[in-house]
Amino acid sequence: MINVGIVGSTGYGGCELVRFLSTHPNVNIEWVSSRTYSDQEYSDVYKSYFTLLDQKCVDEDIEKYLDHVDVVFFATPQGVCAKMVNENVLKKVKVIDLSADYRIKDVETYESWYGIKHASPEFIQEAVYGLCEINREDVKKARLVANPGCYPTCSILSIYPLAKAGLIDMDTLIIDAKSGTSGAGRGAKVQNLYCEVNESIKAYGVASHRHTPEIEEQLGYASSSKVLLNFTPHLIPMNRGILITAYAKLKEGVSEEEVKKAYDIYKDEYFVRVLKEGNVPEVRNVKCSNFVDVAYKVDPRTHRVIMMGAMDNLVKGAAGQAIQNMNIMFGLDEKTGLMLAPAVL
Ligand SMILES: NC(=O)C1=CN([C@@H]2O[C@H](COP(=O)(O)OP(=O)(O)OC[C@H]3O[C@@H](n4cnc5c(N)ncnc54)[C@H](OP(=O)(O)O)[C@@H]3O)[C@@H](O)[C@H]2O)C=CC1
Ligand SMILES: CC(=O)N[C@@H](CCC(=O)OP(=O)(O)O)C(=O)O
Repeated sequence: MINVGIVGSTGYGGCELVRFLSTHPNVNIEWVSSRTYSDQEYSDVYKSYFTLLDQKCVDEDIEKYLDHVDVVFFATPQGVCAKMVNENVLKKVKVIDLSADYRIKDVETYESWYGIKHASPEFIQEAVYGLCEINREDVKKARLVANPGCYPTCSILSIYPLAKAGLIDMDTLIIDAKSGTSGAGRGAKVQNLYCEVNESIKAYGVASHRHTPEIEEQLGYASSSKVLLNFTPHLIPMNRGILITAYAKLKEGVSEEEVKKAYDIYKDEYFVRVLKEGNVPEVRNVKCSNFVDVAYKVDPRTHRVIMMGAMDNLVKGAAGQAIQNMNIMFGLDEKTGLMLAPAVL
Protein backbone atom coordinates (compact mmCIF):
# COMPACT_ATOMS: atom_id res chain seq x y z
CA MET A 1 0.00 0.00 0.00
CA ILE A 2 1.12 3.54 -0.76
CA ASN A 3 0.25 5.83 2.15
CA VAL A 4 -0.82 9.22 0.91
CA GLY A 5 -1.26 12.69 2.42
CA ILE A 6 -3.15 15.47 0.63
CA VAL A 7 -2.52 19.14 1.43
CA GLY A 8 -5.30 21.45 0.20
CA SER A 9 -7.67 18.48 0.11
CA THR A 10 -10.82 20.60 0.30
CA GLY A 11 -10.22 22.59 -2.89
CA TYR A 12 -11.37 21.41 -6.30
CA GLY A 13 -8.05 19.80 -7.23
CA GLY A 14 -7.84 18.24 -3.76
CA CYS A 15 -11.31 16.74 -3.85
CA GLU A 16 -10.59 15.21 -7.25
CA LEU A 17 -7.48 13.61 -5.74
CA VAL A 18 -9.72 12.21 -3.01
CA ARG A 19 -12.23 10.94 -5.58
CA PHE A 20 -9.64 8.87 -7.45
CA LEU A 21 -7.39 7.92 -4.52
CA SER A 22 -10.23 6.72 -2.30
CA THR A 23 -10.89 3.90 -4.78
CA HIS A 24 -7.29 3.34 -5.91
CA PRO A 25 -6.44 -0.31 -5.19
CA ASN A 26 -2.87 0.42 -4.02
CA VAL A 27 -3.52 3.54 -1.94
CA ASN A 28 -4.44 4.30 1.62
CA ILE A 29 -5.36 7.94 2.26
CA GLU A 30 -3.52 8.41 5.54
CA TRP A 31 -4.50 12.05 6.04
CA VAL A 32 -6.12 14.98 4.33
CA SER A 33 -5.20 18.48 5.47
CA SER A 34 -7.03 21.79 5.52
CA ARG A 35 -6.61 25.09 7.31
CA THR A 36 -10.27 26.10 7.12
CA TYR A 37 -11.76 22.70 7.98
CA SER A 38 -9.10 21.17 10.23
CA ASP A 39 -10.60 18.81 12.79
CA GLN A 40 -13.79 18.50 10.72
CA GLU A 41 -14.78 15.29 8.98
CA TYR A 42 -14.07 15.34 5.25
CA SER A 43 -17.56 14.06 4.60
CA ASP A 44 -18.97 17.11 6.39
CA VAL A 45 -17.15 19.34 3.90
CA TYR A 46 -18.17 17.24 0.89
CA LYS A 47 -21.32 15.29 1.76
CA SER A 48 -20.79 12.96 -1.20
CA TYR A 49 -17.98 11.35 0.83
CA PHE A 50 -20.34 10.21 3.60
CA THR A 51 -19.20 6.66 4.52
CA LEU A 52 -16.39 6.90 1.94
CA LEU A 53 -14.03 9.31 3.72
CA ASP A 54 -15.23 10.23 7.17
CA GLN A 55 -11.79 10.91 8.64
CA LYS A 56 -11.08 14.33 10.13
CA CYS A 57 -8.94 16.86 8.28
CA VAL A 58 -5.61 17.56 9.95
CA ASP A 59 -4.10 21.05 10.15
CA GLU A 60 -1.59 22.39 7.63
CA ASP A 61 1.49 21.82 9.80
CA ILE A 62 2.21 18.72 7.76
CA GLU A 63 5.77 18.09 8.94
CA LYS A 64 4.11 16.49 11.99
CA TYR A 65 2.45 13.84 9.81
CA LEU A 66 5.22 12.88 7.40
CA ASP A 67 6.39 9.74 9.20
CA HIS A 68 3.25 7.87 8.21
CA VAL A 69 3.15 8.61 4.48
CA ASP A 70 5.11 7.75 1.34
CA VAL A 71 3.90 10.60 -0.85
CA VAL A 72 2.33 14.02 -0.31
CA PHE A 73 0.21 15.80 -2.89
CA PHE A 74 0.02 19.60 -2.70
CA ALA A 75 -3.21 20.92 -4.22
CA THR A 76 -2.54 24.40 -2.89
CA PRO A 77 -2.19 27.91 -4.31
CA GLN A 78 1.05 29.08 -5.88
CA GLY A 79 3.86 29.49 -3.36
CA VAL A 80 2.55 27.15 -0.63
CA CYS A 81 4.42 24.01 -1.70
CA ALA A 82 7.64 25.93 -2.26
CA LYS A 83 7.46 27.16 1.35
CA MET A 84 6.85 23.69 2.78
CA VAL A 85 9.36 21.65 0.77
CA ASN A 86 12.83 21.21 2.25
CA GLU A 87 15.50 18.49 2.35
CA ASN A 88 13.98 16.93 5.45
CA VAL A 89 10.60 16.59 3.73
CA LEU A 90 12.13 15.15 0.56
CA LYS A 91 14.18 12.62 2.54
CA LYS A 92 10.99 11.27 4.05
CA VAL A 93 8.43 11.45 1.26
CA LYS A 94 7.93 11.96 -2.43
CA VAL A 95 6.18 15.20 -3.33
CA ILE A 96 3.76 15.86 -6.19
CA ASP A 97 2.94 19.55 -6.52
CA LEU A 98 -0.18 20.52 -8.47
CA SER A 99 0.78 24.20 -8.36
CA ALA A 100 3.28 25.93 -10.62
CA ASP A 101 6.06 26.27 -8.03
CA TYR A 102 8.53 23.91 -9.70
CA ARG A 103 7.32 23.91 -13.30
CA ILE A 104 9.46 26.71 -14.71
CA LYS A 105 13.20 26.14 -14.63
CA ASP A 106 14.20 29.79 -14.65
CA VAL A 107 13.38 31.26 -11.25
CA GLU A 108 13.31 34.85 -12.53
CA THR A 109 10.73 33.90 -15.15
CA TYR A 110 8.60 32.25 -12.44
CA GLU A 111 8.89 35.23 -10.12
CA SER A 112 8.05 37.79 -12.78
CA TRP A 113 4.99 35.93 -14.18
CA TYR A 114 3.66 34.86 -10.76
CA GLY A 115 4.58 38.00 -8.86
CA ILE A 116 5.94 36.09 -5.86
CA LYS A 117 9.39 35.29 -4.55
CA HIS A 118 10.24 31.60 -4.81
CA ALA A 119 10.82 30.18 -1.33
CA SER A 120 12.95 27.15 -2.31
CA PRO A 121 14.61 27.74 -5.69
CA GLU A 122 17.30 25.18 -4.81
CA PHE A 123 14.86 22.39 -5.72
CA ILE A 124 13.72 23.73 -9.09
CA GLN A 125 16.40 21.99 -11.16
CA GLU A 126 15.77 18.67 -9.45
CA ALA A 127 12.00 18.77 -9.98
CA VAL A 128 10.68 16.75 -12.91
CA TYR A 129 8.01 18.30 -15.12
CA GLY A 130 5.39 15.59 -14.83
CA LEU A 131 3.91 15.49 -18.29
CA CYS A 132 3.75 11.70 -18.16
CA GLU A 133 3.61 10.91 -21.87
CA ILE A 134 6.73 12.98 -22.57
CA ASN A 135 8.84 12.69 -19.39
CA ARG A 136 7.92 9.21 -18.14
CA GLU A 137 11.52 8.01 -17.69
CA ASP A 138 12.48 11.00 -15.53
CA VAL A 139 9.29 10.74 -13.47
CA LYS A 140 10.24 7.15 -12.52
CA LYS A 141 13.30 8.44 -10.64
CA ALA A 142 11.83 11.66 -9.24
CA ARG A 143 11.29 12.56 -5.62
CA LEU A 144 9.72 15.93 -6.55
CA VAL A 145 7.27 16.20 -9.45
CA ALA A 146 5.91 19.46 -10.81
CA ASN A 147 2.49 18.49 -12.12
CA PRO A 148 1.85 20.48 -15.31
CA GLY A 149 -0.77 23.23 -15.54
CA CYS A 150 -4.17 22.52 -17.02
CA TYR A 151 -3.93 24.71 -20.13
CA PRO A 152 -0.29 23.65 -20.68
CA THR A 153 -1.15 19.93 -20.52
CA CYS A 154 -3.84 20.25 -23.18
CA SER A 155 -1.85 22.69 -25.33
CA ILE A 156 1.47 20.86 -25.22
CA LEU A 157 0.00 17.41 -25.87
CA SER A 158 -1.98 18.75 -28.85
CA ILE A 159 1.01 20.52 -30.44
CA TYR A 160 3.93 18.33 -29.30
CA PRO A 161 3.95 15.83 -32.23
CA LEU A 162 4.37 18.58 -34.82
CA ALA A 163 6.82 20.60 -32.71
CA LYS A 164 8.94 17.51 -32.07
CA ALA A 165 8.91 16.46 -35.74
CA GLY A 166 9.88 19.99 -36.80
CA LEU A 167 6.91 20.32 -39.15
CA ILE A 168 5.61 23.73 -38.05
CA ASP A 169 7.06 27.21 -37.96
CA MET A 170 7.05 27.77 -34.20
CA ASP A 171 7.10 31.58 -34.64
CA THR A 172 3.59 31.44 -36.08
CA LEU A 173 2.02 29.48 -33.22
CA ILE A 174 -1.19 30.85 -31.69
CA ILE A 175 -3.19 29.04 -29.00
CA ASP A 176 -6.81 29.89 -28.31
CA ALA A 177 -8.03 28.18 -25.13
CA LYS A 178 -11.30 27.85 -23.23
CA SER A 179 -11.89 26.65 -19.70
CA GLY A 180 -14.79 25.93 -17.37
CA THR A 181 -14.89 27.90 -14.13
CA SER A 182 -13.62 25.11 -11.85
CA GLY A 183 -10.24 26.01 -13.34
CA ALA A 184 -10.27 29.06 -11.09
CA GLY A 185 -10.62 26.98 -7.90
CA ARG A 186 -13.25 26.88 -5.18
CA GLY A 187 -12.43 30.15 -3.48
CA ALA A 188 -15.16 32.81 -3.74
CA LYS A 189 -14.34 35.48 -6.34
CA VAL A 190 -16.80 38.02 -7.74
CA GLN A 191 -15.78 37.41 -11.35
CA ASN A 192 -16.66 33.72 -10.98
CA LEU A 193 -20.16 34.18 -9.54
CA TYR A 194 -22.98 32.51 -11.47
CA CYS A 195 -24.44 35.76 -12.83
CA GLU A 196 -21.03 37.01 -13.90
CA VAL A 197 -20.16 33.86 -15.84
CA ASN A 198 -23.45 32.39 -17.03
CA GLU A 199 -24.53 33.10 -20.64
CA SER A 200 -21.31 34.90 -21.43
CA ILE A 201 -17.79 34.20 -22.71
CA LYS A 202 -14.75 36.37 -22.30
CA ALA A 203 -11.03 36.34 -22.89
CA TYR A 204 -8.81 37.01 -19.90
CA GLY A 205 -5.11 37.22 -19.20
CA VAL A 206 -4.65 38.42 -22.79
CA ALA A 207 -0.94 38.50 -23.68
CA SER A 208 -0.18 38.07 -19.99
CA HIS A 209 -1.45 34.68 -18.79
CA ARG A 210 1.01 32.86 -16.49
CA HIS A 211 0.74 29.63 -18.45
CA THR A 212 2.42 31.26 -21.46
CA PRO A 213 6.04 30.78 -20.27
CA GLU A 214 5.29 27.19 -19.18
CA ILE A 215 3.98 26.26 -22.62
CA GLU A 216 6.82 28.13 -24.33
CA GLU A 217 9.44 26.37 -22.24
CA GLN A 218 8.11 22.87 -22.90
CA LEU A 219 7.49 23.40 -26.61
CA GLY A 220 10.97 24.91 -26.72
CA TYR A 221 12.43 21.61 -25.47
CA ALA A 222 10.30 19.69 -27.99
CA SER A 223 11.34 21.80 -30.99
CA SER A 224 14.89 22.56 -29.78
CA SER A 225 14.27 26.24 -30.36
CA LYS A 226 13.32 29.33 -28.39
CA VAL A 227 9.55 29.61 -28.61
CA LEU A 228 7.45 32.76 -28.30
CA LEU A 229 3.74 32.32 -28.82
CA ASN A 230 0.38 33.92 -28.29
CA PHE A 231 -1.85 32.21 -25.74
CA THR A 232 -5.35 33.53 -25.07
CA PRO A 233 -7.60 31.77 -22.55
CA HIS A 234 -11.37 32.27 -22.33
CA LEU A 235 -13.75 31.63 -19.45
CA ILE A 236 -16.76 29.50 -20.41
CA PRO A 237 -19.95 28.97 -18.39
CA MET A 238 -19.45 25.28 -17.67
CA ASN A 239 -18.11 23.44 -14.62
CA ARG A 240 -15.32 21.40 -16.17
CA GLY A 241 -13.34 21.08 -19.33
CA ILE A 242 -10.69 22.73 -21.45
CA LEU A 243 -10.70 23.06 -25.22
CA ILE A 244 -7.73 24.38 -27.13
CA THR A 245 -7.47 25.34 -30.79
CA ALA A 246 -3.95 26.11 -31.99
CA TYR A 247 -2.81 27.45 -35.34
CA ALA A 248 0.60 27.36 -37.03
CA LYS A 249 2.08 27.60 -40.53
CA LEU A 250 3.38 24.31 -41.85
CA LYS A 251 7.00 24.50 -42.95
CA GLU A 252 7.58 24.69 -46.70
CA GLY A 253 6.79 21.42 -48.46
CA VAL A 254 5.30 19.60 -45.44
CA SER A 255 2.54 17.22 -46.51
CA GLU A 256 -0.63 16.12 -44.74
CA GLU A 257 0.79 12.59 -44.68
CA GLU A 258 3.78 13.78 -42.62
CA VAL A 259 1.44 15.51 -40.18
CA LYS A 260 -0.59 12.33 -39.80
CA LYS A 261 2.56 10.28 -39.22
CA ALA A 262 3.79 12.68 -36.52
CA TYR A 263 0.71 11.97 -34.39
CA ASP A 264 1.60 8.24 -34.45
CA ILE A 265 3.88 9.17 -31.54
CA TYR A 266 0.81 8.59 -29.36
CA LYS A 267 -0.04 5.16 -30.79
CA ASP A 268 0.83 3.37 -27.53
CA GLU A 269 -0.53 6.03 -25.18
CA TYR A 270 -3.72 5.03 -23.41
CA PHE A 271 -4.70 8.48 -22.17
CA VAL A 272 -4.03 10.44 -25.37
CA ARG A 273 -6.62 9.63 -28.00
CA VAL A 274 -5.88 10.82 -31.54
CA LEU A 275 -9.36 11.05 -33.03
CA LYS A 276 -10.46 9.53 -36.31
CA GLU A 277 -10.27 11.82 -39.32
CA GLY A 278 -13.25 14.17 -39.45
CA ASN A 279 -13.87 14.08 -35.68
CA VAL A 280 -13.09 17.01 -33.41
CA PRO A 281 -12.34 17.01 -29.66
CA GLU A 282 -15.27 17.85 -27.42
CA VAL A 283 -15.04 18.45 -23.67
CA ARG A 284 -18.09 16.28 -22.98
CA ASN A 285 -16.26 13.28 -24.44
CA VAL A 286 -13.52 13.43 -21.79
CA LYS A 287 -15.56 14.65 -18.82
CA CYS A 288 -14.41 13.29 -15.43
CA SER A 289 -11.79 11.10 -17.16
CA ASN A 290 -8.03 11.19 -17.57
CA PHE A 291 -8.23 11.25 -21.38
CA VAL A 292 -6.97 13.99 -23.66
CA ASP A 293 -8.55 13.91 -27.11
CA VAL A 294 -6.48 15.47 -29.87
CA ALA A 295 -7.04 16.08 -33.58
CA TYR A 296 -5.59 18.15 -36.41
CA LYS A 297 -6.67 19.51 -39.76
CA VAL A 298 -4.47 20.84 -42.52
CA ASP A 299 -5.92 23.83 -44.35
CA PRO A 300 -4.38 23.68 -47.85
CA ARG A 301 -5.67 27.19 -48.66
CA THR A 302 -3.59 28.87 -45.96
CA HIS A 303 -0.98 26.11 -45.52
CA ARG A 304 -1.73 26.24 -41.82
CA VAL A 305 -2.43 23.31 -39.55
CA ILE A 306 -5.11 23.57 -36.89
CA MET A 307 -4.38 21.50 -33.78
CA MET A 308 -7.18 20.76 -31.33
CA GLY A 309 -7.38 19.23 -27.87
CA ALA A 310 -9.99 18.61 -25.17
CA MET A 311 -9.43 17.52 -21.60
CA ASP A 312 -10.96 17.66 -18.14
CA ASN A 313 -9.03 20.39 -16.32
CA LEU A 314 -9.47 18.71 -12.94
CA VAL A 315 -8.46 15.22 -14.08
CA LYS A 316 -5.75 15.05 -16.77
CA GLY A 317 -5.24 18.77 -16.08
CA ALA A 318 -4.66 18.24 -12.34
CA ALA A 319 -5.53 15.29 -10.06
CA GLY A 320 -5.60 12.52 -12.69
CA GLN A 321 -2.20 13.40 -14.09
CA ALA A 322 -0.84 13.75 -10.53
CA ILE A 323 -1.99 10.19 -9.78
CA GLN A 324 -0.61 8.98 -13.11
CA ASN A 325 2.72 10.47 -11.94
CA MET A 326 2.40 8.75 -8.57
CA ASN A 327 1.79 5.42 -10.29
CA ILE A 328 4.91 5.89 -12.40
CA MET A 329 7.01 6.95 -9.38
CA PHE A 330 5.97 3.85 -7.43
CA GLY A 331 6.38 1.38 -10.30
CA LEU A 332 2.68 0.69 -10.81
CA ASP A 333 0.85 0.46 -14.11
CA GLU A 334 0.21 4.15 -14.74
CA LYS A 335 -3.46 3.53 -15.48
CA THR A 336 -4.12 2.10 -12.00
CA GLY A 337 -7.08 3.80 -10.37
CA LEU A 338 -7.63 6.02 -13.41
CA MET A 339 -9.60 3.73 -15.70
CA LEU A 340 -12.91 5.56 -15.27
CA ALA A 341 -14.67 6.08 -18.59
CA PRO A 342 -15.82 9.64 -19.38
CA ALA A 343 -19.24 10.61 -18.04
CA VAL A 344 -21.45 11.03 -21.11
CA LEU A 345 -23.75 13.54 -19.38
N1 LIG B 1 -8.65 23.96 -10.67
C1 LIG B 1 -7.97 23.47 -11.70
O1 LIG B 1 -8.54 23.16 -12.76
C2 LIG B 1 -6.49 23.27 -11.60
C3 LIG B 1 -5.75 23.68 -10.51
N2 LIG B 1 -4.40 23.53 -10.48
C4 LIG B 1 -3.60 24.02 -9.38
O2 LIG B 1 -3.86 23.23 -8.23
C5 LIG B 1 -3.76 24.04 -7.07
C6 LIG B 1 -5.09 23.97 -6.33
O3 LIG B 1 -6.08 24.50 -7.17
P1 LIG B 1 -7.62 24.40 -6.84
O4 LIG B 1 -7.90 23.12 -6.19
O5 LIG B 1 -8.34 24.77 -8.06
O6 LIG B 1 -7.74 25.58 -5.77
P2 LIG B 1 -8.81 25.76 -4.62
O7 LIG B 1 -8.82 27.21 -4.32
O8 LIG B 1 -10.07 25.09 -5.00
O9 LIG B 1 -8.16 24.97 -3.40
C7 LIG B 1 -6.97 25.34 -2.80
C8 LIG B 1 -6.80 24.59 -1.50
O10 LIG B 1 -5.60 24.98 -0.86
C9 LIG B 1 -5.84 25.24 0.53
N3 LIG B 1 -4.98 26.35 0.91
C10 LIG B 1 -5.11 27.64 0.56
N4 LIG B 1 -4.10 28.38 1.05
C11 LIG B 1 -3.32 27.53 1.74
C12 LIG B 1 -2.15 27.71 2.50
N5 LIG B 1 -1.55 28.89 2.63
N6 LIG B 1 -1.60 26.62 3.09
C13 LIG B 1 -2.16 25.41 2.97
N7 LIG B 1 -3.31 25.21 2.25
C14 LIG B 1 -3.87 26.24 1.65
C15 LIG B 1 -7.32 25.55 0.63
O11 LIG B 1 -7.92 24.96 1.75
P3 LIG B 1 -7.87 25.50 3.21
O12 LIG B 1 -8.12 26.95 3.16
O13 LIG B 1 -8.93 24.75 3.91
O14 LIG B 1 -6.52 25.13 3.68
C16 LIG B 1 -7.93 24.82 -0.54
O15 LIG B 1 -8.39 23.55 -0.14
C17 LIG B 1 -3.41 25.46 -7.53
O16 LIG B 1 -2.03 25.65 -7.48
C18 LIG B 1 -3.89 25.45 -8.97
O17 LIG B 1 -3.18 26.38 -9.73
C19 LIG B 1 -3.75 22.88 -11.49
C20 LIG B 1 -4.43 22.45 -12.59
C21 LIG B 1 -5.85 22.63 -12.74
C1 LIG C 1 -10.53 29.32 -15.46
C2 LIG C 1 -9.29 29.73 -14.71
O1 LIG C 1 -9.26 30.71 -14.02
N1 LIG C 1 -8.22 28.93 -14.85
C3 LIG C 1 -6.97 29.16 -14.18
C4 LIG C 1 -5.94 28.17 -14.63
C5 LIG C 1 -5.99 26.89 -13.95
C6 LIG C 1 -5.03 26.69 -12.82
O2 LIG C 1 -5.46 26.35 -11.77
O3 LIG C 1 -3.72 26.91 -12.98
P1 LIG C 1 -2.57 25.83 -12.97
O4 LIG C 1 -2.97 24.80 -13.96
O5 LIG C 1 -1.34 26.58 -13.35
O6 LIG C 1 -2.33 25.29 -11.64
C7 LIG C 1 -6.34 30.47 -14.57
O7 LIG C 1 -6.52 30.94 -15.68
O8 LIG C 1 -5.55 30.98 -13.74
